[in-house]
Amino acid sequence: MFELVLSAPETLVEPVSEALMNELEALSVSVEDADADTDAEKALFGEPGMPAARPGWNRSTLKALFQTEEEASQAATLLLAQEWATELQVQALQPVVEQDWVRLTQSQFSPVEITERFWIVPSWHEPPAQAREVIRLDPGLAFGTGTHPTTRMCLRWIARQAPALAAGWDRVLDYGCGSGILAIGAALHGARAVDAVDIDPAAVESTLANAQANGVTVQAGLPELAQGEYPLVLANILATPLKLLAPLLCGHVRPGGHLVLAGILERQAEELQAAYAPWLPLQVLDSEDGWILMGAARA
Ligand SMILES: C[S@@+](CC[C@H](N)C(=O)[O-])C[C@H]1O[C@@H](n2cnc3c(N)ncnc32)[C@H](O)[C@@H]1O
Repeated sequence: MFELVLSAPETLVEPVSEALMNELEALSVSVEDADADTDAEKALFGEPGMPAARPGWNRSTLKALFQTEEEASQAATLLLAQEWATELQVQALQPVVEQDWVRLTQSQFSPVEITERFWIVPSWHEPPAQAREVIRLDPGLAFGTGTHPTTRMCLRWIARQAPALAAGWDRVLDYGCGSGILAIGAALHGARAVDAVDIDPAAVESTLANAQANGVTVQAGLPELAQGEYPLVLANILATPLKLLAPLLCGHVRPGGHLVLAGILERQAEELQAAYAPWLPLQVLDSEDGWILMGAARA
């Protein structure tokens, strides 16, 4: 394969990426900060699952992969001939060094420590010696590998509630289950019946497969699966959907039960408290890397 490396100002990132993918038969296009690893490097991100606020940096490096050198070179010639692309520069046209992609991907996912004894471990790793509760999970299409602070905070909270889960919090609802990691975590810590729901059918499938691989029983389905009241309702989504879901999620919390919410940035605490105030008094329970865990118990 051949790689065409281009340098583009912010205004050209979107049209050039689209031309590469849609008309010039690039196999993939990646965009990086041309100032990466210098003092001028700038973070550029939106909330998980949401588009970034801007399509590119002041100056971006675009790397497009092509099957052959001829395709890569033709793409460069055609792009440079466009009158709207005068500020585009070709930096390189080079063969791509063969890599062991499986090994490279695997090396990026190591076991994740939730507590000293509770770990998330990819299938190609041995669990650490001190691990007592282990979720075996490989990166897949659905969100939730344990590497995101919001997931880790939920799992830490679940681990702390293990005695209550085993003693009587017999039903748990994981709303927005993704890979099913929270549902599996609750089941491993003693919850007897766990319902996991998501609007994404791929997440439902992934949850069922991951639960089976971990030897726990989880009922997974679309949101209609959630019925009645639960002693524990977990939802790691994002602030905006969490605000819309407030009456529904609170309606699933049994008297004396707990609601735990994640996917919320520190600066969003007050808007979440206001949105849930008619039903439950949310408090901040934990925080990590700018994200907070919020929760409340129903009287
Ligand atoms: C941030 S992921 C969390 C996954 C996992 N529970 C975790 O803690 O890592 C959020 C999940 O919520 C799902 N979701 C988003 N909006 C939803 C909604 N209105 N109802 C149910 N699920 C929703 C998404 O499809 C996604 O799988």
